[in-house]
This record gives sequence, C-alpha cells and structure tokens, in this order.
Amino acid sequence: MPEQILILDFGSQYTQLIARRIRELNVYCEIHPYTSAPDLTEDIRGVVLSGSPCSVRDPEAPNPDLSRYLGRVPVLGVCYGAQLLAQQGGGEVLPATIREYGRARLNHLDPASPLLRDLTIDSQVWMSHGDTIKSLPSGYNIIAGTPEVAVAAYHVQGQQTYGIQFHPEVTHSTEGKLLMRNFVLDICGCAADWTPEHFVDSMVLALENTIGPADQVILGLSGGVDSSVAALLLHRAIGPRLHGIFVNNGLLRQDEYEQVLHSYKDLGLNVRGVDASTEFYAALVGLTDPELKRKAIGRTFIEVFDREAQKVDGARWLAQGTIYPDVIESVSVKGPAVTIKSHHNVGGLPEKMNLKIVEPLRALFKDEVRQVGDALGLPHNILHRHPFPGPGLGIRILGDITPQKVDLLQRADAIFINGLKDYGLYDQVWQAGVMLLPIQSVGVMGDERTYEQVVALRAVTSVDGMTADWAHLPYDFLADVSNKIINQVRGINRVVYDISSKPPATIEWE
Ligand SMILES: Nc1ncnc2c1ncn2[C@@H]1O[C@H](COP(=O)(O)OP(=O)(O)OP(=O)(O)O)[C@@H](O)[C@H]1O
Ligand SMILES: O=c1[nH]c(=O)c2[nH+]cn([C@@H]3O[C@H](COP(=O)(O)O)[C@@H](O)[C@H]3O)c2[nH]1
Ligand SMILES: NC(=O)CC[C@H](N)C(=O)O
Ligand SMILES: [Mg+2]
Repeated sequence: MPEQILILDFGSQYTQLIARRIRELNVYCEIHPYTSAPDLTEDIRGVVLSGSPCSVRDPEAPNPDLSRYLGRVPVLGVCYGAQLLAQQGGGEVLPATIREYGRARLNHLDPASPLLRDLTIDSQVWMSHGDTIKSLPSGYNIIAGTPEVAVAAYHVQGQQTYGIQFHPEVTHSTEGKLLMRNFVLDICGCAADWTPEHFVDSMVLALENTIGPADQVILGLSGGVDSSVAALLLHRAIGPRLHGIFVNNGLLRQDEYEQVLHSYKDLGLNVRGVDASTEFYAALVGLTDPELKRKAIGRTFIEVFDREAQKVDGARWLAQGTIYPDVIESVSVKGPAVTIKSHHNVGGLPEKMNLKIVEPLRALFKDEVRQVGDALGLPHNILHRHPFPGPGLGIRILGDITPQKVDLLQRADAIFINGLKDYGLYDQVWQAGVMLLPIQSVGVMGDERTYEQVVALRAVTSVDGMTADWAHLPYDFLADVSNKIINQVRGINRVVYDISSKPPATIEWE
C-alpha cells in the first residue's frame, strides 16, 4: 500500500481537482464519498474534507463523525469541510450577508503557520460560498483573512487540523498549489515518490502476485490509450499469458485495423486480430436510431469477444482499461451520472464467462495513464491518439450504415486527419473526425450537375471531453481539406465545418 492522502467527498464540483493537485505532487490519494468514509489505516497520512453544495445549517446536510481522524492525522477542511469542522466543534456558521463567488485577496496571514509558509500577503484566492464562519470554537485560531471574510483560514490548537474557506485546488487560487504542498509534504510528511516509474514497478509486482502462475488473462484491445497501457503493464507481469483480442468491427478508420495490429506486434504483445466486419454490418442493417445502433454494436461486440475468449484455454481473468474517472463516476456522492449516450464496453461479460476482473489503471487519471504509457515505451501514435468512440464510424454515419457509406467516410476522414498531421495541427486539437450526413445537395462539377452527399468536419479543443469548444482551425487549412475531399472522394460534393460547442451540442453527432 503506498502512503496516501484520503479525500472525503461531500459532493463538491471541485473534488476531483483536489485529487489532481495532490497527484501532481507525486503523492497518491483516493476520493471516498463521506457516506463510506474508510477507517484510518497506516497508509493514510492525512485527510482532506471537500467542499459541498450543501449548507451545514441544513439538518439533512452531510455530518459524518470525523473523530476517527481528528487529532490522529492532519486534516484539512476546504470550504464546506472547514465550515463543518467549525460547527462540529461548537462554532457558528451563518449565511453570509453577501455571497462570495470569485477572487479575493488574503490581507492577513499568520507567518508562523506551516500551512501558509511562503504564501504572500495579498495572495489571490478563489471563493465560492454562501455561508460564512461567524465564530470559531475555543482553541481554533484564525490564521488568514480577507477584507470580507474574517475566518479565511484557521488552525486547531494542539492538532494538525486546519480549515480554509477558499479553494486552494482551483488554479485561480494562485498560491493554492503551494498551500497544498505545505499540507501534503510538510504537515502530512508524504514522500513525493509516487512517480510513473514507481507506479509501473509496484503495479507489475502486484499483478504478478494476484494472477496465478498458470492463469491466462484476456484483454480487449481497442488501439486506444487505456487498453494499450493496461496491456503493456500486464505483458510485463505475465508475458504471453496475456491474450489480447482486437476486433475489427468494420467501423474503424481507414487502415486502422492493420496499423494497430502491427504496432501491437511490434511491442511484442500476444494479440489476435479478429475481423468481424460482416457480422457488425449484418447486425446494423436498417437501423437508424443512434441508441439502437450503439446497442447493436455493443451486443455484437460482446458476442464476438465472448466467442474469441472461449478459445483461450485456462482463461481466468478479464482485464479492463477502467480508469479513475470511471470509478469516481460510479461511486460519487451524486451517484452514477445520468446516461446521455450509452457508452459501450465489455461490461456484462464477466458474469457470463465466470471470469475475475483485473483493472490495473483503476487509480489513474487520463494524463497519468499517458505518463505511465510513456514510461513503458508506448509509441507516440498510440499515446497521443485522439479519443475514438467504441462504436466508431457507426455513430458518425447519420442514419443507416452500409459498407459503401463506411468506405466513403473512411476516405474523407483520412484526408482530414492526415491534413491535421501535415499542417502540425493534430496535437493541438483534442479530437477530430468527419460526419457523413444523411442528405444530398446539388453541386456543379465540370459543367455537370451533381447530387451527392454532404460531410461535416468536426474538431474540438477540450480537456476531458466533458465540455468542448470547436477548434478555430485556419481557413487555409479548411479550404485545402475541403478541396481534397470534394476532388478525391467521389460521392461527396459539399463540406461544412461544425462550429458548435459542447454543451449544448455534443462532440459526436449521434
Ligand atoms: N475493437 C475492439 N476490439 C477489442 N476490444 C475493444 C475494441 N474496442 C473497444 N474494446 C474494449 O472495450 C473497452 C472500452 O472501449 P472504449 O473505446 O469505450 O474505451 P476507452 O476508455 O476509450 O479505452 P481505450 O482508450 O482503450 O479505447 C476498451 O478498453 C477495450 O478493452
Ligand atoms: O466509447 C465510446 N462509446 C460511445 O458510444 C461514445 N459516444 C461518444 N463517445 C466519445 O465520448 C466523448 C464525448 O462525446 P460526446 O460529446 O459526443 O458525448 C468523445 O470523445 C466521443 O468520441 C463515445 N465513446
Ligand atoms: N464550496 C463550498 O463548499 C460551499 C459550501 C456551502 N455550500 C456554502 O455555500 O457556504
Ligand atoms: Mg476508445
């Protein structure tokens, strides 16, 4: 067990950011909902209490017993966390006369406080609260204030317990990182040794110990970052006893099936390619509804995968590329997020096949997965590949799917993606692709009337795909791509560029 900081989540929109800030210090941390707060174990070096949309004045608000932590390990309450500690200790929390959202400046700082070491007077901090701590219990001493908020930070005498009203985890708190560093490294005494290399060594060891010496492991490979990194870790631990399966669903990009298989073989992975295109096309005949298409693709995927997996003798485990945001989403205070689009994965297989699940990336954020992939020698083209949806081109062909339409879209898509690479724009956009629209438009080519398909180019900037803006690509580039598509792809006579942000649009059109 690596040393870690425990984050108790009270439902703040910033809880994940607290984790990000701590991980950036090379310290491992975990988020747990306050409703299932774990007992103190030796590896827990400190606890952070998150903010919350609730008010501590509400009798229904989260109010867990924190005595198992207080005075035993350092505790940092952030916003709601600070208000909660103050109230539980007998202090008073009241609605603020003015609600405070946005920037504030610390005009009073206790220079002797280890939490505030090296912070500067007038430091900008980010506030987001409607309640305020009116009076502190005895033994709770103010260590920072702003012109509006007398109790911007406090320390509990005789303990390493702190409360802060502002949010050090957001980048707008300019010295927030420093404060987190003071807490995590100095006050909690963490070693800052949780690096990608460290992760690889300890995970490989853990996998060796978990997976029996004769056990075979199956892993669906998608060519994406997560499953590829999971494969490399498992390969280090168990070599050829890892059986990768890469399914061609007939909805991949042009030449992708061959290229990805080739990269995997170069990496020494034991991977089997399964071309099931015709099976997928058959399952999709006549389907036009996006969710029905997704379901048909998901179902066929499971059938194919199941069949192939049965061929592996002695299979005991199904490996998955689950990453930390997937885990948080399913256990968060707010519960599993509502389904906007049903994402396909290999879920549902384990019960059916009686396999145990192994998820080596469960604890990592996406950028950490990339760092681990880098440490394991994953080639740049996989490591920095744009995300690509599991149902692939199936949700980029609006309406029903035929092999002819796939071919048309693959050719237009290749021109766009290769263009982005040639112009040095590929790494500047988060995701890009082409949508084949279910309409025809009139054109004129060589004095002749055409009546052909329209495609829309989509390129977005984003951090995590949750929100996105359309990429402001240069006009010259767009002109070049448009020309090439119309001239080279027979059947397309019009190209448009999608300038919608998410929300309210989504990245994919279906
Ligand atoms: N063509 C495929 N062949 C085999 N397995 C696949 C394929 N596509 C997806 N999978 C499996 O289903 C999982 C979910 O796919 P999806 O693309 O939704 O995941 P992801 O989170 O984007 O992960 P990745 O980065 O590995 O693509 C993958 O991690 C992989 O195990
Ligand atoms: O594996 C997947 N199965 C799906 O059904 C699916 N739908 C959308 N996406 C990808 O998710 C991100 C956000 O997409 P949207 O803005 O369209 O919801 C983008 O990266 C999309 O490509 C999917 N991935
Ligand atoms: N960001 C927070 O934690 C806010 C706490 C509480 N809901 C308030 O408004 O004061
Ligand atoms: Mg993927």
